[in-house]
Amino acid sequence: MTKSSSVDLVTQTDQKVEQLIIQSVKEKFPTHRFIGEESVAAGESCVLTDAPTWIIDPIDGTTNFVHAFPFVAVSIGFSVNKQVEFGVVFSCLEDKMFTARRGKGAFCNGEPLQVSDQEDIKQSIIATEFGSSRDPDAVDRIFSSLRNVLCIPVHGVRGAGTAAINMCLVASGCVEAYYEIGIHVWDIAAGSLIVSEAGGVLMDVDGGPLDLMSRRIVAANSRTIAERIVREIDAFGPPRDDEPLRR
Ligand SMILES: Nc1ncnc2c1ncn2[C@@H]1O[C@H](CO)[C@@H](O)[C@H]1OP(=O)(O)O
Ligand SMILES: [Mg+2]
Ligand SMILES: [Mg+2]
Repeated sequence: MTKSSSVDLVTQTDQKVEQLIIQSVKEKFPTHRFIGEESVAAGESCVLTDAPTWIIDPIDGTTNFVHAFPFVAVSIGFSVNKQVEFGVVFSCLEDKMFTARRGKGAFCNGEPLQVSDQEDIKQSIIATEFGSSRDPDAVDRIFSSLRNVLCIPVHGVRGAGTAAINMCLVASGCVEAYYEIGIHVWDIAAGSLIVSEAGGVLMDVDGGPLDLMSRRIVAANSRTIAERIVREIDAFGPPRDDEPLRR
């Protein structure tokens, strides 16, 4: 089925996985709160409070899932006082379990992760996505930023089709940075901690501090690379995740 547009897809699997996760966590932690992509689509609120909150993307990469393009993840972040305490991204087809706990490092299948030490943007690969808007003006702005980044020049631009896996690629040192405008809190909550615990940095596309609800992110191996990318991005702002009238 489609949600906000003809390219914003959802399957029964998204809904079943989200229900499975929420039900099983609720049994153990009945007072905890949840922000789940498909629950929000069904009308639940999307406000991050200080309460213990599980932030869930049951399938990150639904478009990939529908087309059998083999990069799909389950992303679960857990926040207290609006700070992510742990994050888990399971890259299902790679069978890789990415985990991070604040102050305790990031791991893939139990092996420690470290971001790339490359600080020369011209020797870097940058990950991004085209997003889910097909409005020609919005696409023009995304392409203008992409053109600027590509022509720095960088070694390459890639995108796995899932924000969570793109962030795990930063944490693993496979790409130097990932940036995107239009993502949601459930796409990045877990990945943001995995990147920072692997030694990376996070910021808003305007160079300010990361705001999980702002729908904009730069995740990089270093401040140098992140700030270099910020200079090239046309930083427009879609409606925030916690904007009550966004749907
Ligand atoms: N048509 C589309 N193309 C790419 N990403 C899309 C998309 N529709 C929704 N997205 C979401 O945007 C994020 C960043 O590109 C993806 O991780 C994906 O999360 P989703 O699969 O959980 O919806
Ligand atoms: Mg997603
Ligand atoms: Mg999803």
